Amino acid sequence: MERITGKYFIETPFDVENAAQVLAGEQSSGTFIAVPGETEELKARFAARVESITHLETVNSPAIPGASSKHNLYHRANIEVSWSVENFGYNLPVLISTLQGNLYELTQFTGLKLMDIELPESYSNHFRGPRFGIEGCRQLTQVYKRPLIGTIIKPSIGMTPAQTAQLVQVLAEAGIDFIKDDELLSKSANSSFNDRVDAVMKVINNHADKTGKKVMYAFNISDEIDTMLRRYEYVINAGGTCAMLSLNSVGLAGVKKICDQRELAIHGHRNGWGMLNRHPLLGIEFPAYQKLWRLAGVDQIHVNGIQNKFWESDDSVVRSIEACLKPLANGTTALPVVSSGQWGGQAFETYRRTNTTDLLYMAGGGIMAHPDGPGGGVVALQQAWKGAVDGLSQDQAVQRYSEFANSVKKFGSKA
Ligand SMILES: O=C(O)[C@H](O)COP(=O)(O)O
Ligand SMILES: [Mg+2]
Repeated sequence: MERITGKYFIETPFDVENAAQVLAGEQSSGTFIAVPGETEELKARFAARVESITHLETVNSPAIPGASSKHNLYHRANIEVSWSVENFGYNLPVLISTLQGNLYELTQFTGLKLMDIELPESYSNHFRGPRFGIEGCRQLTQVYKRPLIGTIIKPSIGMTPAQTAQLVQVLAEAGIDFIKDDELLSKSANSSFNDRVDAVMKVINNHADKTGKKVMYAFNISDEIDTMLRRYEYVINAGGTCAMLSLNSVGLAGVKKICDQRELAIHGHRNGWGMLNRHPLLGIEFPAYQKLWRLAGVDQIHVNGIQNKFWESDDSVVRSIEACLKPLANGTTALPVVSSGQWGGQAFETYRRTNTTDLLYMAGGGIMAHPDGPGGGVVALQQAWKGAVDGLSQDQAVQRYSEFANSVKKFGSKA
């Protein structure tokens, strides 16, 4: 029978083998005490198995609260635990409750992080994954051999549909590929969802009629299921190609329901990520996280950005990009969304570190606050990426491109 393996980085004041066995027991057929029904036969079929333990360093203080050690010794290890697919079938919420559930509560652990998940082939074949992924998003936008250049409407909240549409007009004329609502806006007091879709799509459709280029706009449909489905239909009827979901807020079942409609590309925003990942010994790492959302069908997923405005290291961002580009067993990939304090200057390092153009590269402030206006900001991003892919250094790109030179003057010192 196929098994799913969770790879964890743990810390415990107890014997590592015992702590790992407690985790496996609690998350399958066991509890704090032996119960009569837990027969050998039942265990053979449903008990989780500790597959491997790699001992790491011992430290003198716990990473997070838990049982305390008499001698101030906390042992770290990488462990692998597996479960039979028979335990949960193809049910993502129960899979998550198993791999990411009450094990985080166990007193045995003073640190526990889910680093990656190994899925059996049938699992990633059962879930169709993203309907569009990288290739599909390229087809919808007709952008090839370079990153999709995108922006977030800023101010994030407070603009009317007419003001938003006006900005979309400027951005479209400058040649932008992708625009999205910020995660802070779905429907506000002065921007009803339908009015915003009408105003924005009028501009986008007119621009497409004139130029043949259809800008992809990710309308933030995040809400309760029925409302999301209604909004999804509204975007389709208006000629839109994309909808955005705040993954952690909407939840896995909600996100999958929307992705299962398979008509719009789904832009997955991971806001709240810091809560899940920021502590080095608590939560989940992106290689595991993104697999779950890709099974649900998300086409584009945020990965932060090189030299971002948040706390995350460049190494971690590079790992996240690589994780999205690696096909699942069903062959699907997801488009990594590079966003957070980007303005174009990071294109050089992003390309050097990842050697890929399969990215949606987005700048909100980096486009809106450009000295030549948002249109100049779009051009500067295009120039930055052209320069990076052509092998120019940032200084050489400054010499060649005036809009990008203005970006460096404005944003360069903040990088
Ligand atoms: O939703 C996002 O991705 C952020 O709002 C990015 O905004 P910024 O480019 O201004 O940092
Ligand atoms: Mg935002």
